[in-house]
Amino acid sequence: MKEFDVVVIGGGPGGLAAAYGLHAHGLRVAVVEKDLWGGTCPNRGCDPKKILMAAVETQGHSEALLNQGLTSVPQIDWQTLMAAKRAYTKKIPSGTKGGLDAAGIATIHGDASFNTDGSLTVGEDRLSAANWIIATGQEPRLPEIKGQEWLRTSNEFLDLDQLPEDITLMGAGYVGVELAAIANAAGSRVHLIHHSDRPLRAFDGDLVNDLMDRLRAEGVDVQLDTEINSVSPADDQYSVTTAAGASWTTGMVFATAGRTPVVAGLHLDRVNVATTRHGVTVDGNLRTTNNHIFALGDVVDRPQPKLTPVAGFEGRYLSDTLTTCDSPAIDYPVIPSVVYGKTQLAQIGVTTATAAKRPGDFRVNDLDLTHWYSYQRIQDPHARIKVVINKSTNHIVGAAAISSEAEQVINYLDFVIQNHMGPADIGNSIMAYPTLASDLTYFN
Ligand SMILES: Cc1cc2nc3c(=O)[nH]c(=O)nc-3n(C[C@H](O)[C@H](O)[C@H](O)COP(=O)(O)OP(=O)(O)OC[C@H]3O[C@@H](n4cnc5c(N)ncnc54)[C@H](O)[C@@H]3O)c2cc1C
Ligand SMILES: NC(=O)c1ccc[n+]([C@@H]2O[C@H](COP(=O)([O-])OP(=O)(O)OC[C@H]3O[C@@H](n4cnc5c(N)ncnc54)[C@H](O)[C@@H]3O)[C@@H](O)[C@H]2O)c1
Repeated sequence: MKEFDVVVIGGGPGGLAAAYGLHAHGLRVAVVEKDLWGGTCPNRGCDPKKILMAAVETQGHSEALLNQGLTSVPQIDWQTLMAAKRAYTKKIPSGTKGGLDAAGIATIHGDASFNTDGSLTVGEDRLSAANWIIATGQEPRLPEIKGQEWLRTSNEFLDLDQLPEDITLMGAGYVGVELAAIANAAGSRVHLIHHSDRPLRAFDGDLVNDLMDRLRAEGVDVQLDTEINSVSPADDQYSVTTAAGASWTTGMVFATAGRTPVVAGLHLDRVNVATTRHGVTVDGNLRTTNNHIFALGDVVDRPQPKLTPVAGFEGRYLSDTLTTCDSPAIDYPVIPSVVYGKTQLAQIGVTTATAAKRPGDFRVNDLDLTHWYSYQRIQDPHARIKVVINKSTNHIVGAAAISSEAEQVINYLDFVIQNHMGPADIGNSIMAYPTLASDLTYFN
């Protein structure tokens, strides 16, 4: 039996943040990882996706300036782009493990599962610990349709040797929309199929409609209210059929219909840890229904978006909580969300839906930014922001934005909202001009 103060199950961004924090407090820490050290984000999530997206964004900016001095639009060479991605991702697992080794944090590779006596088995190893952290993340969900076995996932998309000429994405959530943007820019004919009329439900409905219009204008075949009910091989391609009887032939079909918490092999029932279909049940201290077992990151059932910075925040919170006697419940700061692409959709803080329900408390400034200097300069085809303002303080408390620069604007507003900055504070700052930051003065 190997003994530790804390064992972290899952070597992704959340588990690693907890492990490093606990180790810094002098605890004996082990991390167990069954697959790639570093987890989803750097190996098959945010980071590789954003490497591919760099080419997409550059192409989008060039297209916009085609009539303003540029003479051609760069084309994407998939193999070279993929090689650049792989040059980055191939170093992640060894680099991550090397960092843990160098710090003196124990690393154990294998599939972890709990025993009825509260210990953990990983291959030949048996571990005991005073406290445990479940940080096992999520994995792609394969919808139960006829031909489910032919469905591929974002894991495979982000490592494709060749991009098919025609692809179908089943589900227009974060992953579906972003993969559509990448494949479309790289020259594939993309069918983005969503089963309801309201993709990206957490975002402002008008701006989601704007985004769907932009994707269509960029050449994506967006089909809403469309249920795929079967996929079957047809020569070296696939035939896709919808519930309404439509069908088409496509090179590959990707399930982008959501992700499910990874809990199956852990045998949480043996240690009385409750779960729902959304993940591990926790209280305000991220404690599960077992006093000595905590959970963080994507595997947790909680309302916050499943994002890397959120997992990292929870890891740091738990490293503090497990090393102090009396810890307050976790208190999340405002959390920005961005759907990336040539056109980016972003959101933070109080939503426009909440503002609409509470007109006495909030007002919304719906600003068409397309003709503002910052966007005219780059010929952005569509730039709009809805700013939510607290009526009593006149402070910005939320925003939803769409443009090729929305990721930057939303992060500026993150500072404004998190630091309770009012119009006077913004007006008193001198920002470099002309930049996106200097636009902040005009949002109230
Ligand atoms: C395509 C894609 C793009 C994304 N883009 C973004 C983005 O742009 N920005 C953003 O903020 N977020 C993004 N995300 C989400 C982000 O990747 C996750 O929020 C983040 O990785 C969660 O971290 P985590 O530590 O909770 O879980 P993970 O990173 O999933 O790590 C969990 C680890 O646990 C391991 N594990 C599971 N079960 C066991 C077991 N029984 N024993 C041992 N180990 C186990 C897994 O192998 C995995 O390595 C993206 C996700 C995807 C899929
Ligand atoms: N840019 C980012 O920050 C980023 C990028 C990718 C993923 N992520 C994170 O990963 C999480 C998972 O992303 P995701 O896109 O896999 O899930 P998601 O829940 O965002 O979207 C999946 C969508 O598929 C739809 N769907 C479900 N079943 C379907 C079916 N049978 N046919 C068609 N559509 C169907 C759902 O209604 C949903 O809208 C996100 O919630 C996000 O937190 C973040």
